[in-house]
Amino acid sequence: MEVRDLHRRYGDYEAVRGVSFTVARGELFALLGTNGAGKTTTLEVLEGYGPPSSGTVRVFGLDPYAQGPEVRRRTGVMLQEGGFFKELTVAETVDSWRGFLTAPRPTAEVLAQVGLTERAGTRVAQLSGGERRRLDLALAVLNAPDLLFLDEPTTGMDPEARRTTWRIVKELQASGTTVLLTTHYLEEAQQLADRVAIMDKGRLAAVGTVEEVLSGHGTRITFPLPKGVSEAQLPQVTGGSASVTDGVAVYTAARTAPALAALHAWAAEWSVELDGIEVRSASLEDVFLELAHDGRGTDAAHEGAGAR
Ligand SMILES: Nc1ncnc2c1ncn2[C@@H]1O[C@H](COP(=O)(O)OP(=O)(O)OP(=O)(O)O)[C@@H](O)[C@H]1O
Repeated sequence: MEVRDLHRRYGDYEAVRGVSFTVARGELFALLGTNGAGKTTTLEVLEGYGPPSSGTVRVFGLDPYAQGPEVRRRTGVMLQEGGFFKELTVAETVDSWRGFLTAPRPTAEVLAQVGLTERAGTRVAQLSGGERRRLDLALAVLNAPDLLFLDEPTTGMDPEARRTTWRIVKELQASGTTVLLTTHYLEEAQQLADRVAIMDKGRLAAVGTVEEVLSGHGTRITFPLPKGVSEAQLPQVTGGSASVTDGVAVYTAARTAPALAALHAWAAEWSVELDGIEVRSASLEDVFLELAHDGRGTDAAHEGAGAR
């Protein structure tokens, strides 16, 4: 899958503003972003539902808009909102969907894959939200797609249902399916994705493996602000910055050891304890919040370059 300088306008509003990335066969690629960042719009162009306003998009080397039927035969799509007939059972829903496909897989096989075998005779109206999302997934994989689009597949799921879905997605990928996923859950991207892209206001702010995206974002050192110490009295550390959130001092430091040494020297001088101090690498969430908050989306973000 190849996206080059994709722009997509709705009237005067440009929802996607020059996005480029590639997804290799068998890869799981996650598109992250704030609400309205342009993830669904990008997916829709890749799925062939609309043409780019400018730029090019190729899926299996084909133009998904001009060559829609050919692309769709090999593609599965799980939309944000699946529309079901609530009075049909799970198995009837899958059976009726099979009628639209040229080479559908057996209903029982697909229901087993998404963990809905026990619910085959249950009416859709009686399913939980998480089970309905898994029925969406069953329909998306019914044609044994080479490429699967998952638009926020676990939204509304409890943690256990989310983990079940992650396992299913991992199994699909292990069987050779390429997956393009959008998600608001950074943990989901961290768990599943080979590479991630962070989208902000129609642009890519960062693209790469999770490690690449995190690189250069330093270490986080946190400790509860000691009693009697104000934010203004916290020390500066070389190559780092400090802030206080909810009574917790948060340092972002390029180099960990000198930052810790400076903090310990300061604590000794002020005769305070750094009780509860924690040191950890930047998480995808830290990077996401940084990028989203300072609106850093740029035209210059290139693949593999990580953030910044
Ligand atoms: N059919 C449309 N007509 C006009 N504007 C649209 C249309 N679809 C989307 N938009 C606008 O384009 C922008 C990008 O929307 P899009 O749905 O692609 O974002 P998203 O990243 O998927 O957001 P979310 O995470 O909330 O689903 C939004 O500002 C949205 O209001």
